[in-house]
Amino acid sequence: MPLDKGTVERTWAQLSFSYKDKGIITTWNKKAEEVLARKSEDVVGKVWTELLVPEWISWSLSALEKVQFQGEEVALPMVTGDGLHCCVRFVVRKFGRGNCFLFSCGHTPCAETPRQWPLEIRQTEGQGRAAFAACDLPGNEMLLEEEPVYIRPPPSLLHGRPEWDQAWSAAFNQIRAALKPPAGASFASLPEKPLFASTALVRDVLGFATLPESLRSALLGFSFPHPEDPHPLVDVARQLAELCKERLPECKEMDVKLLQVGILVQEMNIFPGGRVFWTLSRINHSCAPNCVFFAAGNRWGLRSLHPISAGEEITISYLGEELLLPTAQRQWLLWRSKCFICGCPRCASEQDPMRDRVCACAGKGPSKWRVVHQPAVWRRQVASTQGRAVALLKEATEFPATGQLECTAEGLWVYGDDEKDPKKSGWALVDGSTLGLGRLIEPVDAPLPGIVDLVVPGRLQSRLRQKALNSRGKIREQMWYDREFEELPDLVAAAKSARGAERGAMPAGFARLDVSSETWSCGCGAKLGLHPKEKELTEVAQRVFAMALQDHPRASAAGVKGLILPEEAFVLAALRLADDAGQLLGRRHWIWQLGLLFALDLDLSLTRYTYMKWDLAFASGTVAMLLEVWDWLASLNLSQDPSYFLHSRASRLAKELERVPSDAGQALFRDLQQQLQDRLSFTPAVSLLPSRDFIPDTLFIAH
Ligand SMILES: C[S@@+](CC[C@H](N)C(=O)[O-])C[C@H]1O[C@@H](n2cnc3c(N)ncnc32)[C@H](O)[C@@H]1O
Repeated sequence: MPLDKGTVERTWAQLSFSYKDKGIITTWNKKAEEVLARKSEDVVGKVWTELLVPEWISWSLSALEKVQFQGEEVALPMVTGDGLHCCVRFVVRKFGRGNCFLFSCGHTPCAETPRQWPLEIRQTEGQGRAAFAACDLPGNEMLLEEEPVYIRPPPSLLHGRPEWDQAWSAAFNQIRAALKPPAGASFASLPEKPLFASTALVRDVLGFATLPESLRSALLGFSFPHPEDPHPLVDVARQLAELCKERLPECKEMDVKLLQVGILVQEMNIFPGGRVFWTLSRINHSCAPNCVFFAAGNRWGLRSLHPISAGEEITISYLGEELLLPTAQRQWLLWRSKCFICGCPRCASEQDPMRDRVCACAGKGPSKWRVVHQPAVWRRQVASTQGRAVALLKEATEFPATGQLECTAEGLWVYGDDEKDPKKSGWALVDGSTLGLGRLIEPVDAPLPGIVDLVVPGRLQSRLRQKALNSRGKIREQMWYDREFEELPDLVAAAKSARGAERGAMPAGFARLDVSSETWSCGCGAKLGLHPKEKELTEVAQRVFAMALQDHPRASAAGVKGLILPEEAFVLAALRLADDAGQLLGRRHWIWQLGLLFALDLDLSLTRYTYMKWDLAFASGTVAMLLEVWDWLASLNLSQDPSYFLHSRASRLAKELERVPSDAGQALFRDLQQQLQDRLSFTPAVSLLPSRDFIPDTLFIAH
C-alpha cells in the first residue's frame, strides 16, 4: 500500500539514491541521521551500498531488485556511523529507473553483530495476519523499534468547536448498543451493559477524515471487523459516523461506511497514546505473550520476554493489569474492545488458577514442627499469648502436631501434641512478628516461605482504618457492595484455618477451577460447587480493582493523567470486599490478591500525598503485601516475570522504606526490606505497570 510522502517525511528515516548516478545518495533526513548516527553532509554524495553491511551487499541488492511495486517492504542490514549494525525495514517508493526512495518503517536496535529483521507477517486461519519469528530470537531483548504510521489527534482538537451544541450532545448521548455476549462464550453469563460512543471515537473520525488519501488507504490495510458484523462497537461506530457526516464539515463529503471503518480500524490497531504502527499493529494478542510493547519517551518497540524459536508466533498482550483477571473477564474485555474471543493457551486451558480456592482439606497444617527461636518458646492452653503456658520448648526441639491450625490477631497457631504428657499439649505461635520477634517455629519437612503474616484476609480494611482514615465524618455507605456472608460460617472457618497452608507453590490441597465443568476439583479428590458468592464478588471486584477508575475532573484540570480520587467510603468498601473474598475463597484467589495491590497503592499514595508517616509495623505490612502478590504471581507461571507488574512499585517502596524510623522489631523489618531488595536485583524487560496514584481528598487524616 503506498504511503503518503508528506506524512512519512515528518518522522521516518528517509533515504533516496540515484540509479542514474550509480547509486549516489541524494536525500538523507534528520530521522535517518538519528537512527543510523550519520550526518547528512557525511552521507549525501556517497554511494548508498557503502552503508550496507559488507557481507550482505549482494543479498540486499537482489532483495531490492525483487521489489515490483510502490509500498512493498524490504529489510536491509546497515552499518551505523558508530560502526554498529542494524537492520532497517524500508517501504519502497521507486521512481522509474532514475531514483529509488526508501522510507524506513522500523529498525532493529544497533548492535555489534549483523542483525536480521526478526519477524515476518503471514496470514493465519481465523486470526487474520500474525507475526512469526523469522529466526531464533533471544529472550529479554529489544527486537525492533518503530515510528507510528498514524497518531490519533489529541483531545484538544475537539476544544471549542461550534458543532458541540445542545443538538449534538442530545444526539451523541443517544448513541449506544447493547453489549450482548455471543452465545457459548465463557463470559456469556456476565451482565449485559450498553456500549456508548466516546470522544475518543470522535477523534478517530476527525483524524481519519482529514488524512491524506494515500495514508488513509494505508490505514485501511490494517485489520477491522466487517461493517455488518453484529458486534456492538460496529453498531456504535456506524451511528457515530452518521452523526459526524451530518454535523461535522470535515465529514460532509465522506461516505458513512468509510467513516465507520475509519473508526473501527483505529480502535482495533491503536496502541497506548493513540498510535498505529506498521509492524507492531500486526501482532496478535495472547494472555501469556512472549513479547511486550515497549514505550519510552519518543521511542516505541517490541521486546521479547523469553527466547523464541524460529517460526513461533510472536504475541503481545492488549491488556495491562487486567491480565490478572480470570479467563471469562479477560475474554470479555478483549471481545468488548477488540472484537475477538481470545483462544490463547491460557484462555483455552481447562483450569483457571486465578480462581484457586481453599478446600477444607487445606486447613491441615504440617505434622512435625521444630523450634527455631532462641532460647525457647511457650506452648499455651489456648491460642493466645495471654493463655496459660503449658510447656517450654527449647530451641531445636522437634514436636508432633495434630494438624489443627488457628488464626488469631496475633498470627497463626498450631496445636502441638505431647504423647507422654497430654497436659503439655497446646498451642504454639508460628511467627512472633506482632510481638516484635521473628519466626518462632518452622515445619520440619516443608519450611514456610519467608513471608510474614502481617496482613491477613479480614484485616485489610481495619489496618488502613487504624492508620490513616478520618473517623470524624460519617461515612456514606456504598450501595454497590453490601455483604451478607453470615450464612457461610463453615466456609469462613475453613478458609481461615487453611491460611498457613496457602503459601508459596500451590499445595496439593488447593481447589482449582475446572473451567469446562465450572466446578472446583481438589487434589484431595473433593469436588466443590461453584461458590454462590464468587460471581457476585467478581462482578464488583472487576469494577473496583481491575479497571481504570474514572479520572477526577480536578486531576484532569491539573493536567495529570490517570489520577484517582477515591472517596473514603469507596476505599473502605473496596478493602472490605477484598477481606471478604480472602476469607471466603482464600488468599490465592485473584480478588484477595488484587485487593493487596490496591492496598499497596493506597499506602504509597498516602505517604506521598498526605502527612502520613511510615512506622515500622505499617511499613512491614506494606512490604509483606507486595511480597505476597509477588509470590502469588511467581507461582502462577504467567509468561511475565512478577517484576513486570511489581518492579516499579517495589522500587518506589524500597526508597520510601529508607525513611522508616528504626526501633524495636527492627530485625523483622530489615529482613523484609532485604527480601524486597533481593527481588529488585533483577531488572525486568519493561515495567509497564506503575502504582496507581490515589489522591486522597480531605478524607484521610495525617498521623
Ligand atoms: C492489532 S490487530 C492484530 C493483527 C491482525 N490479526 C491483522 O490481521 O492485521 C488486532 C486484531 O487481530 C485479531 N486478533 C488479535 N489477537 C487475536 C487472538 N488472540 N485471537 C483471535 N484474533 C485475534 C482481532 O481481530 C483483533 O481485532
